[in-house]
Amino acid sequence: MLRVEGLARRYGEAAVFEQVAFGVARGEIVAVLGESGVGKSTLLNCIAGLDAPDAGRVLLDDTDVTALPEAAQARWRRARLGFVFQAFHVLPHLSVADNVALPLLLQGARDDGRVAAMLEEVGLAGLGGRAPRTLSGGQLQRVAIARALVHRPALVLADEPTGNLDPETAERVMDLLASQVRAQGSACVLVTHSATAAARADRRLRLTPHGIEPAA
Ligand SMILES: Nc1ncnc2c1ncn2[C@@H]1O[C@H](COP(=O)(O)OP(=O)(O)OP(=O)(O)O)[C@@H](O)[C@H]1O
Repeated sequence: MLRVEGLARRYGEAAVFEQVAFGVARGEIVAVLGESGVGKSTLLNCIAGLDAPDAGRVLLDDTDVTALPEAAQARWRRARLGFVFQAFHVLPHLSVADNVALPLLLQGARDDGRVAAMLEEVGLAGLGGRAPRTLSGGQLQRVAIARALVHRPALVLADEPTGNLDPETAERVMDLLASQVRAQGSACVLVTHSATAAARADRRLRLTPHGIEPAA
């Protein structure tokens, strides 16, 4: 499971947040809500080790990720983490299948069968050879979800995954993300402004400058 303990991030004298502590069990989805600029993306980046917190620890299954040297942290990220972004970040020069295969290739563990199975899971069977520019926004986000989950990560971080989608597509994509995360037993932190997306989470937390608290 994921445990975040006493996390704080400052820029100069200004604290973005402090005393952020929460846990996420395997197979659980926790939504993090909060006003624009309160530090939700910064929090995800700190959990991922892409940004360095000023205080606190991030533990995943008892590994203190914050204490790992940079190279080990990068290896941990590649092996244990899946990230879904608002803007999809699907690489335009790679085919759909090669995009999904990336986390496996980065670990030297190419597995075409696994990629095909994942594409089928997200409803994109047969589209592996297509170029990303020939896909709709909803399809692109499904590619991104397949890529985030193909290596069965212990932790999935999703930053506004439905932010660029129309409401109907957003609901379908969120349902897909939730069912995949639960089926794989990953812990998932979902940052969102969308009440519909947050409703799909098991728990909702609100980030404030003073910490994090349960939200309705
Ligand atoms: N490199 C930086 N230097 C100084 N301040 C920064 C830097 N990066 C982010 N910030 C500030 O940190 C705060 C948190 O930003 P962040 O993007 O994490 O908020 P957010 O809650 O994700 O916002 P939104 O909901 O609008 O995406 C903001 O006030 C932002 O201006």
